[in-house]
Amino acid sequence: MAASGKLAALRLPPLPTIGEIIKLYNLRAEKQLSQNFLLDMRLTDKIVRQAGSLKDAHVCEVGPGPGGMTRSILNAGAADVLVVEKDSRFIPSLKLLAEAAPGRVRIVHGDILTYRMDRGFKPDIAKKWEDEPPNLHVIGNLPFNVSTPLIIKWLESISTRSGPFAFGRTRLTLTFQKEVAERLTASTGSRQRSRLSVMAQTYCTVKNCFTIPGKAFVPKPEVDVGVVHFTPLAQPQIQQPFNLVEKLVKNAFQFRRKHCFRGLAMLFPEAERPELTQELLRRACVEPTLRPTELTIPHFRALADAYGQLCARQQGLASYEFREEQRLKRLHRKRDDAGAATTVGPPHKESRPAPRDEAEE
Ligand SMILES: C[S@@+](CC[C@H](N)C(=O)[O-])C[C@H]1O[C@@H](n2cnc3c(N)ncnc32)[C@H](O)[C@@H]1O
Repeated sequence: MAASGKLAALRLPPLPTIGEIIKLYNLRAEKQLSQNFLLDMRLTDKIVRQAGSLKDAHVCEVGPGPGGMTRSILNAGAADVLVVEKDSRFIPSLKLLAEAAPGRVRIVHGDILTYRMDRGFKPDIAKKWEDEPPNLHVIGNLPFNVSTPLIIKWLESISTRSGPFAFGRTRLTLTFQKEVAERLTASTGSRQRSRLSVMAQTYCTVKNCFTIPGKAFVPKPEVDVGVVHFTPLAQPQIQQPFNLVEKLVKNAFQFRRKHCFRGLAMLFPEAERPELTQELLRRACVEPTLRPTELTIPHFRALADAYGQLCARQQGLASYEFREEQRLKRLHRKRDDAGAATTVGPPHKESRPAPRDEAEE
């Protein structure tokens, strides 16, 4: 059979529309689960096209809901679609879809945040990490409160080649709130440059594919939505362990409008802060007066390497958390105040709350 004929043979038979399915199974969107459905097949087809060719592909679709995007994935020629859905109300409508595409849909009723995707597919689909990505794709239109922690978790999984990445450099096509999609792909110097930009671009090639206006969803969310495609890099931009990179980048963006040395200084205990911050910046050849948003990935690589060297030299530095130091100080001050209240003497100064950071995200 010619390739286009084979794809046509894989197209789904006529089915009730997703709107009809929602009515038929009484699938009202649950606000607590931030459910916003896509009913327009042209849009779900467009999202699915961003993943690349799905011919004979294995796909894990996260949060299929009533199955609109699942239909697009099947029509694009995927051979094996594993859907992971948390809300049991959608299982009957997904079963209907599985019957319409015999042997091509597997349904998991579960939470993608804990699901072991490494067990979801046969090991023989794996490719060597340095080779081309495997014919396995992760696609999903998830609630925003799930997609952001999930991408952080998956960036860590890329660094350990586990979960979806036990099969090689598995590509991801996911939706995010438009502003988060912009942060994920923001370049050095841009207003949206953030912790998320540096983390994502350290481990992946990231592409902000297109924006879907909120009004395309039912019910309409408050925000617009960005479709983002990730391909894990064969060689991460920074070679240090994920936890070290995450801690360094988080600290660097602690005070995003100040010079970068301010946030980086918080990597070190108060007693040695000025000397160690200076040494870090000197070793990494980074100008202390650059803003965090002006730091490039090579800057972060040099900083991570220098910080790794300092941690290897000085015991306890890797586990130092300035917030913990502040918490203990506040605790001691409170104890001192309580002690003073039972003794006669001048009143102690009110213990001050820790300075609030400029929130990044
Ligand atoms: C925004 S709706 C999108 C539904 C469908 N993909 C669409 O585009 O119309 C998100 C879906 O993800 C599901 N979901 C939410 N949290 C989840 C989780 N932790 N694991 C798996 N599915 C989840 C919801 O139940 C819902 O079906």
